[in-house]
Amino acid sequence: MTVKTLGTPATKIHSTPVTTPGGHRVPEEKIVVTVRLRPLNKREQASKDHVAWDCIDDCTIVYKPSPHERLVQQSSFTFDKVFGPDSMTEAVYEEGVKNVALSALMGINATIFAYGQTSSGKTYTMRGITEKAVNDIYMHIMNTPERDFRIKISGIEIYNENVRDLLNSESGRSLKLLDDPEKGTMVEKLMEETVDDDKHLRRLIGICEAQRQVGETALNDTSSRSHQIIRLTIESTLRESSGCVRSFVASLNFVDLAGSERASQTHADGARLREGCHINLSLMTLTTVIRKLSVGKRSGHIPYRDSKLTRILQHSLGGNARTAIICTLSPASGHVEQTRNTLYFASRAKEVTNNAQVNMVVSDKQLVKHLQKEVARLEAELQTPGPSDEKDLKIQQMELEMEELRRQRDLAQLQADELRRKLEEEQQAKPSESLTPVAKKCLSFSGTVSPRMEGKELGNRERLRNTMRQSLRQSSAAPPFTLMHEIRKLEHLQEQLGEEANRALEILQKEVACHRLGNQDAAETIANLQKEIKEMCSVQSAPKAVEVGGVIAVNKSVSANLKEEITRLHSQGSNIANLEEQLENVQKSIDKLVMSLPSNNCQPIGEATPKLRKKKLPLSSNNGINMQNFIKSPCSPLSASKQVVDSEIENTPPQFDDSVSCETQPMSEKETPTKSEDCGEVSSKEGTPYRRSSSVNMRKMKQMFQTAAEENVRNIKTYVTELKERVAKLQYQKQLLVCQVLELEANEAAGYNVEDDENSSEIQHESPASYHVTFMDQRQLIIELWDLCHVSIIHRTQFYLLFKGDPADQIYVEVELRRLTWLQQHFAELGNATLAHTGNENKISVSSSIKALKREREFLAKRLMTRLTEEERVTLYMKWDVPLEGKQRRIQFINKLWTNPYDTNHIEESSEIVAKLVGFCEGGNMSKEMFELNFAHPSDKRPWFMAWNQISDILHL
Ligand SMILES: Nc1ncnc2c1ncn2[C@@H]1O[C@H](COP(=O)(O)OP(=O)(O)OP(=O)(O)O)[C@@H](O)[C@H]1O
Repeated sequence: MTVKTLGTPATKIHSTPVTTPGGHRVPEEKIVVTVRLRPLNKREQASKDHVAWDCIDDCTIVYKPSPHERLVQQSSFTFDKVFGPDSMTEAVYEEGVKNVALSALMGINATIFAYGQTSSGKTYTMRGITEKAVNDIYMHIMNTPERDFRIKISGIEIYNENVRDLLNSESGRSLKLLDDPEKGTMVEKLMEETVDDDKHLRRLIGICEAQRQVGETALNDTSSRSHQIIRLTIESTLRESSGCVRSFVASLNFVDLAGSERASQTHADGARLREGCHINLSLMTLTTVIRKLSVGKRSGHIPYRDSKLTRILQHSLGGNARTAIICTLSPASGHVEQTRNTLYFASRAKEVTNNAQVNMVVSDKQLVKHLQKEVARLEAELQTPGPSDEKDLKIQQMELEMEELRRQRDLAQLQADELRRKLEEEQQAKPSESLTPVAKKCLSFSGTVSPRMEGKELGNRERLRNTMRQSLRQSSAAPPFTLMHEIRKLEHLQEQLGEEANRALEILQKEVACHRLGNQDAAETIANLQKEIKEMCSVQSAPKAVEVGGVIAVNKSVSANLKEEITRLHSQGSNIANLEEQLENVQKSIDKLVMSLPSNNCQPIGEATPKLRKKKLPLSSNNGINMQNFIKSPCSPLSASKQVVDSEIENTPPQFDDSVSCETQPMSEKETPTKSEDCGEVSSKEGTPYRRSSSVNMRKMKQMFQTAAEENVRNIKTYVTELKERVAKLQYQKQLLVCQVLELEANEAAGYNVEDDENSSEIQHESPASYHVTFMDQRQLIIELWDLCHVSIIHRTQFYLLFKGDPADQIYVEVELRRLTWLQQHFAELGNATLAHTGNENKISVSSSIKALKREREFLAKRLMTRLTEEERVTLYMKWDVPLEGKQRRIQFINKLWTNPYDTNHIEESSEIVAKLVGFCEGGNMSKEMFELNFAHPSDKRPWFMAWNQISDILHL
């Protein structure tokens, strides 16, 4: 028996490509998902439940609606395999999971999950499968005499988020999870027993199962209340080693999960209720992880770390393992909702891709040998006289050619300068004379051409040179004014030549650099390998197993990601600032407009926008928002209003001539106005489609101005609302990113492996039906976390009433969940200690949150008097079991609100009451935007909001 810290198998990574024993790389593959529908049990038969599901073929299960039921949700589901009520566990094993399970014998990690609601048959199925896998493993061992096998077993139980050792239950203590940058998550001090034979293995598995916590619930008398993981570690070595790596190691996990139903459905209370909450957290995280993985690379950060279950099984979920999930179902019509949820989970799971690898075991000695060989090979490659000399020779030649080209270019430059100088001198002395012999000589072009430059580039140069010679011949006979022209031409040619030479130089330089780099690379590789060998040699312990293969994410890339995120957040921040500025600008324009309207019009508009009137900032129209869109067309009353604004600015009140009318009734084509600004002064010219009314109706005109002005104010208000929505959306995106950055930082600080997060801000969009399930789960978790974190009940009410599962609100729900998860983790870590940050005076603690919540309840208790009638109060007291005679009945009543996160009716009624007391009404004074602004307003002093602002401060956002 050995006691050892156990995580994934041995994990020292070596970069040797990982292949199967047959020499093939293990390809990426999807999780194998099968479904097993059990028969109706006695309890279901007794309650006259009927079978609501039908396995129509080997891969499809369909819902059978009752005669008058209208189908609104998905009713048909397809999987790798579907097993009906008559199927034996044997078939489930053979056709569903055998291949995956036996991969462990070849060095590939494997995990088999059973997922489903309580009493659906998880344990029943998993027991049979484990038994059959053990048979096959020992059968394989018997049939493979050329290999030595060593099997070890360990068992853990995750119960209420505590990890227990099922083989060492006496200690009774909860085991810690450790994070190893190379090995991943490990269970500290977990007992691992080496197995003698199959009987011994079966006995140990029996011990694990007996130790598992079982409890009684309303649905299943022996319901397993915990998650159980039985892990076999299988190592095998070829007996006759030929010096190469011949050993493999892999783990095989049998995971029997706790029931996936919601705690409330089992009428849970007391201890069972607490269990439900934790089971929910683990399963909720498992669901989230599967959901995120199912959308592939766009999924962003995967929250493995949010629960013990997903931490321990991280490799089996999208990582280095082959995975099979058996989803067990009850056929009963009474469990349709749960069955459907299980099927949704299964549908997502089948989209998850794993990247299993063969884990080869090499001893230090073997590894050193292997690396030494590699070094020798590289050194030999460098020192081989033939190719190496050739390279040097090539480099030398190229350098010579480069030198020659430089010389020619400089010479040409000199000649041109000389020529220009002589020409200028001669022109000054004898302007009419032709080119002197000196000049002729200067213009003659000479230079040796490197033998290597006989290709295309030299051909070009030769052509250039000929052109120059020709030019020279022509120029010697030409009159002076053409000479200058010729010289310019020559200069141009020289320039061209220079460019050509430079280009050729560049090419050569690159080539030389490449060759040099090649040598450097080889040297570096050798140096690295030598370093590695040194490290290996310095390990003095007895030869130990080293796993080759697996995936490690580099934490440096996380830092880089973080920096990028933070930069992005900053730019996001500036976008928000821009929009806010625009908002204020528009505000100012509204103010101006309102002021510009005739006094009888101003009042209502001014009253309609009291909030907007408070802020005054300059007008702008950047960022794609064009205020012109809100200004009416030429001759419109708004043009007139605009004119009024202008004239008002200049202190010149607008004059309306009672005798002038500018009608807006439909005009004929001829009557289309062409003059844009001044309706009052339009003149009716021949050919110009203006008309002047002989009797102008001032009242009509005023009416027209008023209508158009009001319309424009309406437009602007819509525009302001849109802008505010955009600001709110950006704020939420920013918050979401902040959460992600926090997670990344936390991970980085702990030295965790974090997967590539390039699309972290992306929110996944699911089908509405599928999202609804996700939403319900997420909201339930949010409600539980509100309770744990003592979040304001007004905030809870707002959120609860505003977000009802619309897929468009996904981002708000995600943000809330992430933030709460973060807060809960920090509260848990700090206990009652203060969350403070250097230089920040705001302090958040569990106790301050509790105090704030208490104050809020006192405030609401006072409101009971003013917002509810005596009759309403009495009805509520009676309904909520508050003694009518008691002195403190108001606070007693308020203290009962929002106290049971697991009772949907309680939550519903609590939120209705709080909304009434605070004065919220849906579609009225409560909007998502308002929620968002309250949520993150820097001046909000409530601990919950302060915590959020403080998180932003910490990140300097
Ligand atoms: N395919 C099946 N055929 C016959 N009986 C079954 C089948 N599946 C389950 N059962 C029976 O149903 C009952 C509940 O099964 P089981 O304990 O495996 O459920 P479970 O999903 O593990 O529940 P829990 O989550 O509460 O532990 C058991 O009595 C079991 O024998």
